[in-house]
Amino acid sequence: MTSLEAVRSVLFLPASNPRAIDHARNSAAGLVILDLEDAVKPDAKHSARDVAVEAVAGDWPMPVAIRINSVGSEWHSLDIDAVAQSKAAFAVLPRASSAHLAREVAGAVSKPLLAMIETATGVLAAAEIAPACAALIAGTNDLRADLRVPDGASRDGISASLQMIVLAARAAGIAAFDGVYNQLDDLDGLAAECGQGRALGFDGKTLIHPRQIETCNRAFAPGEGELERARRLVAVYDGGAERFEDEMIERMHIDAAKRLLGNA
Ligand SMILES: CC(C)(COP(=O)(O)OP(=O)(O)OC[C@H]1O[C@@H](n2cnc3c(N)ncnc32)[C@H](O)[C@@H]1OP(=O)(O)O)[C@@H](O)C(=O)NCCC(=O)NCCSC(=O)C[C@H](O)C(=O)O
Ligand SMILES: [Mg+2]
Repeated sequence: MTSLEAVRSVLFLPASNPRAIDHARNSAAGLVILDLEDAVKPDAKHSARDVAVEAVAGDWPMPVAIRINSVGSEWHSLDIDAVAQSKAAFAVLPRASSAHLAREVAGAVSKPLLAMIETATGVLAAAEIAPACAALIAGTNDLRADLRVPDGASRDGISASLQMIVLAARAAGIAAFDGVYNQLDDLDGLAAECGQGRALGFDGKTLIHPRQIETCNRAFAPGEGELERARRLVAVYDGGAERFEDEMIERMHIDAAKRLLGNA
């Protein structure tokens, strides 16, 4: 399976936009998601599906996924068939609501699944959904709507859900990606939200514009100071509890330092 270990930026784009597909291919995104769901107008759903299947057959420097339309929509089963035949590395399931559904879709597309947790039901089922998946993605726009957290409000109202998503992903040993940041021109705000996502434990963030990639990659990468400290830690550790400079360290700190250095 394609590894998601070191993916920090996940770029969404409408599969109906061929110019965006070219931009994504030439970008520094760690993973690209060609969307057939909310970014595509109903009258473009069939053509977007064809474009997505053709696009994933080409050469890409990063893994590419296709997001299908949700269960119950009129496009869902045609999307499943198309993705199953395609060269996409992953399928993305929006509005994942149960482990049964995630297993069924993963089996039908014969690909590793990235499940979007974006409803109250999905959050409460995340721990059961995660073992059927390669990663969980927070769908924060839908989640806000479902929880009735106003768009302009802080993330306080969805922070418990974000933590549940990280918890479920960690318990299953899979990756977790934070939701999108809608303010296209506010890179400082994006950097702050990436920092918050990283502090919550997310591996990276989903994005909606190529302009957001560099900020995201930088924010989720360990800083030089962090790497230096990790190298020193690994070099001096001798087992048990020890003093390291002005703090106590134990085995789990070394494991975290090694993981940081491995992903850097
Ligand atoms: C949000 C946008 C509709 C803004 O579009 P626009 O104003 O046209 O952008 P620009 O003029 O700045 O575009 C400049 C060029 O960049 C290309 N571009 C734009 N966005 C992307 C992209 N995401 N990937 C690749 N390339 C992109 C444009 O094509 C322009 O190129 P050119 O034509 O050569 O000049 C638009 O940015 C957009 O569509 N973004 C992605 C929207 C999307 O995929 N949404 C679905 C995922 S978000 C979501 O739903 C998450 C979850 O489900 C939830 O509930 O939270
Ligand atoms: Mg959504």
